[in-house]
Amino acid sequence: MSTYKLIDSNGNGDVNSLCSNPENGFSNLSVQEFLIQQTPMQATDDHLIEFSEALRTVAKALRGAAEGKAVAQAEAAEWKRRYELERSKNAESQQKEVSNGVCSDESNCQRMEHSAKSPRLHALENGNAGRNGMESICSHEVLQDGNGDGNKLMRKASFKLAWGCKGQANNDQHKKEIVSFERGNISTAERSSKQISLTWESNPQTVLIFTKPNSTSVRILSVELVRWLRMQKGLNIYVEPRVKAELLAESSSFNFVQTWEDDKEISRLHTKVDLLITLGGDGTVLWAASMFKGPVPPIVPFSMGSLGFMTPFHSEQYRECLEAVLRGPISITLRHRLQCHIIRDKARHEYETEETMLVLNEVTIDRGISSYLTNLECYCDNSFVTCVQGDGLILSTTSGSTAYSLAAGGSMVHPQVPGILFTPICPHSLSFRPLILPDHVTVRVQVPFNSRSSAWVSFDGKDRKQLEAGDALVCSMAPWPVSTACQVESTNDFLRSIHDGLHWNLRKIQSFDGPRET
Ligand SMILES: NC(=O)c1ccc[n+]([C@@H]2O[C@H](COP(=O)([O-])OP(=O)(O)OC[C@H]3O[C@@H](n4cnc5c(N)ncnc54)[C@H](O)[C@@H]3O)[C@@H](O)[C@H]2O)c1
Ligand SMILES: Nc1ncnc2c1ncn2[C@@H]1O[C@H](COP(=O)(O)OP(=O)(O)OP(=O)(O)O)[C@@H](O)[C@H]1O
Repeated sequence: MSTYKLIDSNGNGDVNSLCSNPENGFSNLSVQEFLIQQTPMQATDDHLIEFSEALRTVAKALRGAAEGKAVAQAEAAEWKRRYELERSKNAESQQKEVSNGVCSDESNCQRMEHSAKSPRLHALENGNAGRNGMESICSHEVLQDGNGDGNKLMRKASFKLAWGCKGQANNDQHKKEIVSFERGNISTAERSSKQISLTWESNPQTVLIFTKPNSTSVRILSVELVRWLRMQKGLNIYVEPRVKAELLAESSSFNFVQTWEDDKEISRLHTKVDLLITLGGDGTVLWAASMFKGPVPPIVPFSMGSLGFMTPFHSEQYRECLEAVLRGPISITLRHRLQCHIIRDKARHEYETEETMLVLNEVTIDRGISSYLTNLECYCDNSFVTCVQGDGLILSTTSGSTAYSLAAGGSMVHPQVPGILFTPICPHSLSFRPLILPDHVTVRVQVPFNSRSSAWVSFDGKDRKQLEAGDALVCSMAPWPVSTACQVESTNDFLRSIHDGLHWNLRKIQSFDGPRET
């Protein structure tokens, strides 16, 4: 067995570490002594020096790795702490929402009719659910007008949602469990995504209309629509301040139209409005949804743009369509949204994070005007996913799967499938395929401390914000989906939109004559 003595970088021998080799007779000599005594053996000297240098390099690398690990562990601990902070904050706010509004049985619902200040969709655990054999959730509330006059009571229309087609009863006995495991056999009793229909239980009274700006055809239609809804249907009408000004410029008789003045009033709109109507393209639906940072009333989207994935209704037929919607029941698509927080490295010790952003399509993290590759570290529930090196990353809802994510090579997914699409933008890698993650995960995208450049985040293509090194975006499924009315039903509308909007898989049919398999 060989023994060696190691020499430090100053040439000092470490007399304690000896290596022995009885065969060559060097057993009791330190390397230094050996070197002194054996100066003529130049080749051996060179070898030993080389060897000691190699060992020094290895030691340095090991020290570096240990330091890196310690930093990573400290960082992971810090992120865990922040996650927990975020999670408890979310749980707290959800708890507040629930205690403000959820009614678990009819008597509770009725009790809340006199107390609730903000509307919610309510799960009916029994009673109503058994009425027609369908799972249903309902909204039953009477809301106090928040104008501050304290006298006027505004009744918000009550409706119920049912799992089944167009309100038709499903004869199968309703089972609450999604997964049952009777006698150890696991089976799925319920599908998570089903066609949902909305049935009004009291008449809708208030609608809010959003219109695409700078469009003459939209302006003309909005004048006509507001008049019809007021004169023929007797509804209260809200519009954006810009639209109110446009209507008043048209005629002072539009002074019945209501609007809002500040963000506080916007935040209370969902407690007053039964139905949203959009006149425009998909961008107008995104705009309308973005106004609601919490629950969103059902949307009836009229197509007045060029594409219209989320706008199935033809504006020429607005009367027939709105008659049907106001009468109900209607099929709806329940579109999930993502909630996103930016966590700044500079503010890592602060409890408050920046405002939560809700997106209906996607949140994008890209390189902005930088010409460098983005370098984004991605984690899913604290497990490392990958490092994105390319132009950026799209975290998309399934509704957004036909928008930017599609353009970046992501799959098209039915909007009612719950999940988060993880789609890279121009990754500089041959093997980076898009992922679809389940709806319960939290995704964190972080700009590493040693990143060459910052990154940019945008929410449904808007509100760009810069992410500096050390900053992160945390994203999870929001508890407030957006329900959009269907022309036929969710799946039919989705397939129509990919056929008509994208000409999906359009190909000339092959002729029947020609070679055949024998
Ligand atoms: N390369 C791209 O395809 C690309 C680039 C940037 C943004 N976008 C998309 O534009 C959206 C913003 O829309 P906008 O109207 O405010 O901007 P916009 O006016 O630039 O329109 C973008 C286009 O995307 C379409 N679109 C929007 N949402 C869609 C959806 N869910 N399914 C299919 N098509 C959809 C719109 O109809 C429109 O034709 C972003 O959320 C993003 O998805 C796409
Ligand atoms: N009420 C609104 N206020 C401000 N901006 C709006 C409003 N409605 C829509 N927008 C913005 O106007 C832009 C265009 O809207 P939209 O996509 O609805 O129309 P479009 O571009 O004609 O439709 P398409 O893309 O299908 O042709 C979008 O960026 C959207 O965010």
